[in-house]
Amino acid sequence: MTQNLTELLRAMPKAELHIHIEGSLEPELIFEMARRNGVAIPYASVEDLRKAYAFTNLQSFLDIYYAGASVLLKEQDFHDMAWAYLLRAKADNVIRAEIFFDPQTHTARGVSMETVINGLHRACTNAKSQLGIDAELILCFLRHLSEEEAFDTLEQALPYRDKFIGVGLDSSEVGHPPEKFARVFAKCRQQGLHLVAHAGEEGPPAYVWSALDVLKVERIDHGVQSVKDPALVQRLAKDRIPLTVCPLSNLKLCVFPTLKEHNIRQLLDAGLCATLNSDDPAYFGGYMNDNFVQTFEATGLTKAHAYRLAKNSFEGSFADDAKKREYVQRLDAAFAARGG
Ligand SMILES: Nc1ncnc2[nH]cnc12
Ligand SMILES: [Zn+2]
Repeated sequence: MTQNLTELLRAMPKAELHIHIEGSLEPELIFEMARRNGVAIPYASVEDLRKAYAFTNLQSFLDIYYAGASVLLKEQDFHDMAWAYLLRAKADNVIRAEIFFDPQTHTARGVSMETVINGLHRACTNAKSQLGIDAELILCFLRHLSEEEAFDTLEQALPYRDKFIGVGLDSSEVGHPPEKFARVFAKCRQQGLHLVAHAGEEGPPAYVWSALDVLKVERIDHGVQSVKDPALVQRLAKDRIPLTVCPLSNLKLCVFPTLKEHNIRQLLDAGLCATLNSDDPAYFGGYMNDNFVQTFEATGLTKAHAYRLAKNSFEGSFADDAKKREYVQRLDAAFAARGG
């Protein structure tokens, strides 16, 4: 790949639409928080923990990811985790971040919803004033738990309704289809929350269909299995449903055997509103620009694809129209400054 394209990928403004904030917790910060909170972790050192990051599928990752989150106890911990991510995002020229958080991972350990949301939200507010990043929160329900538990979580979160913009659905996909959460998503819709769901990461195209038609989500997280169903690809194209694709995550969780075999080019060339994202950067070996550079290197994507991916990230965001126009102007300026 030319140095010019690498530099453009790094420098261009972009939005990140698929980042689990608990997945941005680096081993160093896990150890630091374990120490300051007196939480025992079953690893001798940062290197020892990092060595455990060898995954065979989604579940093998989730087991370690939930264990890592157990060091988060205080509002300051949630703030510090999000702030560390936002500093990395700034370095990658991310100008908007829509950040997932998994409150059930914390409330199940006795941490209050108030602690979780206030800590994360303070970091987002500071990101706007100090880093120039528009950062918003999306509350995710854990799909391996029941819909009743999701309702309970929503009830606990509604007093903080003004501090998150939407809800999502994550955790173990296969065996937990979107329709399991039909009623709670309907209630979130009534609340005016934006709706997204992980679907078609490991699960079948049927899960993408039901995320769209039963949950009525506005975006699909991952969605890479959609190519197995041409009618679904047509639907995603017709309605310009954004897919928040995470190539390094897919590689590390063995969704694709190599990055070269990833289907991002197929998705883009089919006219889909696909975007690139980091998912759980501390676990998958890369933040936004690592995902861009490594994916472009492996698959031979071009400058035109780079523009399209950044533009899709703004179009697919939940920013208002005036903001979206401003983001695209900044993108155009970055391209113009590097020869159009
Ligand atoms: N890639 C992923 N899929 C499902 N749930 C997740 N939680 C964190 N990362 C996830
Ligand atoms: Zn995810």
